Amino acid sequence: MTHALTQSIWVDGVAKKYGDVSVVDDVSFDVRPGEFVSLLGPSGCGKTTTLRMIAGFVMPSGGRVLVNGADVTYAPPDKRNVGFVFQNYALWPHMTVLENITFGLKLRGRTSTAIRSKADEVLGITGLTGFEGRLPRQLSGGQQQRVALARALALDPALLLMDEPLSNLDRALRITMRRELKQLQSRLNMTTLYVTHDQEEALSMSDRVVIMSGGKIARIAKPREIYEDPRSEFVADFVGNTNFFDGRVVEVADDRAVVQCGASLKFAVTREDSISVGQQVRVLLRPERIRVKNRPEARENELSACIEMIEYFGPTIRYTAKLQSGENLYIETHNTSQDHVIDDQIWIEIEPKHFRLLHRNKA
Ligand SMILES: Nc1ncnc2c1ncn2[C@@H]1O[C@H](COP(=O)(O)OP(=O)(O)OP(=O)(O)O)[C@@H](O)[C@H]1O
Repeated sequence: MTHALTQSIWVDGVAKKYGDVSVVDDVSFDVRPGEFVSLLGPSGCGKTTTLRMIAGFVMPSGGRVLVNGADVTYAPPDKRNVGFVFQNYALWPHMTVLENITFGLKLRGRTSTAIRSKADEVLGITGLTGFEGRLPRQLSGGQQQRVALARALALDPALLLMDEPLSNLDRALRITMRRELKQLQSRLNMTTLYVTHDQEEALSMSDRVVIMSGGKIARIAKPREIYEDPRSEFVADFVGNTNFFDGRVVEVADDRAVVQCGASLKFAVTREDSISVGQQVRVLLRPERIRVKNRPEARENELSACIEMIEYFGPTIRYTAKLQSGENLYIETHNTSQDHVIDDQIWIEIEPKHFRLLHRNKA
């Protein structure tokens, strides 16, 4: 079945308006053969509407949808050869697992031998062999989600579209299913577009992530690029935690620049080409890039801070600290053996390469 699934999607300037309200605005991206792409964004940003326009459940107000080069913008859903897995599974409650999986094949008039053989194949792929006779209510959430996936795969779709397929599962099962889904997707080389508002899911499963905000695309990049170099305040804030400081560039040298972020707070940052003295910038700093130490070592970007809050997560600890200059700072550390308490005075150090700058006048 691999051959039929290695297809591509091209979404070209797609828009959706309800009355005067624009909910998706000039959205363009592609999903290449065999690629796993996530649409990630906060609630209401237009992810589901975009996915449904690709599936054919919602008609676009503008733009085009191409599947494997063919314009399917106005084609009905059953003519697009696209598999869809919904958040709530949408299984038929009165049908057994086997009936749920084979229903679409029967509608398409396949022979009973072909139906049984395809059912056996997808039951095997999704680990449901032996569950054929059960009704959906006799299955766990994870098993129901697998039936929904098996039902979509049974029709040999060109592409798989999934809308928050794991969000109804508890955290432990979500993580297991995330891995299973990803392994299956890689093994079958399925071209997949996956809607989620869960950044961990998007970062861990995707080849590329499309971040949406207010109906528009905020960024398209590989997970690591999105996290390491978010390029906008929205992306930095939505994906992971970030410390923000407003400042002005006061010095530019060969490989360094100095940003003044308050009367007594200065950071030496790795120089970017576009930077010049006097520029207003927003400085971004990921909390886990901050090194915590107990004593000063007279190093660059070394500051003293006072711990105001401690959150213990097991593998990591998050400190909320106040810098001597008055700014608050989030710090995350894997060094959970450090036994700090509230009001402890600590020293922190940040390597210049860990700062990211946004140009405030351009933002
Ligand atoms: N049929 C409709 N009529 C009017 N407005 C709609 C309709 N469907 C969706 N919307 C609006 O379009 C916007 C985008 O909705 P959409 O479901 O695409 O967002 P989403 O990013 O998938 O959100 P969530 O993560 O909450 O599902 C929302 O403001 C929603 O209220």
